[in-house]
Amino acid sequence: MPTARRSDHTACLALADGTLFWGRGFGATGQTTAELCFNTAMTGYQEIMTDPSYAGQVVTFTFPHIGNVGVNPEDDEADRPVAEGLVVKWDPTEPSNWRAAERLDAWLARHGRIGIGGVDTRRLTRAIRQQGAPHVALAHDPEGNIDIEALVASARAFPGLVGLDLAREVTCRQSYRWNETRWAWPGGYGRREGPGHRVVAIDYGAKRNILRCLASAGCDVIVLPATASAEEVLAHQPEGLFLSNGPGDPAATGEYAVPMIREVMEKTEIPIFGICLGHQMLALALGARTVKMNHGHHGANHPVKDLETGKVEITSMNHGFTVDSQTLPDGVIETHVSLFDGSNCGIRMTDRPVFSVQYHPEASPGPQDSYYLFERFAAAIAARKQTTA
Ligand SMILES: NC(=O)CC[C@H](N)C(=O)O
Repeated sequence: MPTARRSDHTACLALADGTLFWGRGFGATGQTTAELCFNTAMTGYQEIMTDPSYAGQVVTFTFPHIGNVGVNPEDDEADRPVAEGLVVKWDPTEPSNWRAAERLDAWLARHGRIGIGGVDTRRLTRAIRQQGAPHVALAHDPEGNIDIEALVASARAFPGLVGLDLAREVTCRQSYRWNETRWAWPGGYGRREGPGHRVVAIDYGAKRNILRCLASAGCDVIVLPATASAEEVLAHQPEGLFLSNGPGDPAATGEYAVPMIREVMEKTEIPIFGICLGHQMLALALGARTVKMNHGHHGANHPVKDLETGKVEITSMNHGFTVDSQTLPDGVIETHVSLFDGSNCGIRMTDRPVFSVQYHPEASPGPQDSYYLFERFAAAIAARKQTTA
């Protein structure tokens, strides 16, 4: 059932099934195709838009007031918005926040990202829940000249995220040392003094706050591009290996990541920690499978149960694929599950300090309940250093 077009409508979101959502365009003009997801976080639109895991996706915000605090240079998770576009209920207003350096719409325009406002995001979110994350095309033309048939055809032509390796596109081009001294959160978890644990972090589209959290927990972090080989990883003589979050299909990314992880595990017994895409690739390397979810998890208040302590953490989430816990091999146990749908949220090896989680302990945006995982990784490195000293 298409929504009617009004005279002030300058943008249109077309779903591949032909459903149209008209609204007012803001940000860049032009057209983009993507998979559509919804995010339920009530804060942190800038962190969400700049999270490289959103490559290939347009984000619908269920929270209506998006843009009201503007954007600033400190809250970027990457050097630009990476999500393809955004869909919001209310048009962005003049920012009202002392940290704002720019309006959301101006920032989006500068980075070629399209926004559409005035959309019934509740109805859209229901459609996403019912039919699964749809393929969409989003167009913005200030004159309102939008060829609807062509737009729907573009949405239909979008190949989808299954089988798509996007980490290769968003990763860093060269290795570098993380030397920012900022805290992971205002007022908390400061960077430690003294020589840190030597950690190699593979950048599949890493959020900056993950690297800050690793540094805050006492790690000296060298970041390597996604396609780094085991040889390149081991050349840094790492005391720990970190596998980052990232966009796209883990099975496609696994083509180069899985052989690297397996070889590192054959040659050393250093602690390994993975987050989100890194979690999925660790699971693949250990012999499990990943599957596409209906509409994924994207928000900042997802309850997760730690099966070993019985504790519940409220977590930040952003994933459209999941590890099939039925396929975990012997020697690998499920450590965390989602209390929304029982899907896998964490694994660990029983005989090695190798573990990973599906959610985002670095928050940004979201609650900080799960920061302990960074401390756990650092403690595992310290313990191994003592026994091998
Ligand atoms: N945040 C992430 O690392 C996302 C992982 C993967 N691209 C997914 O959608 O499941």
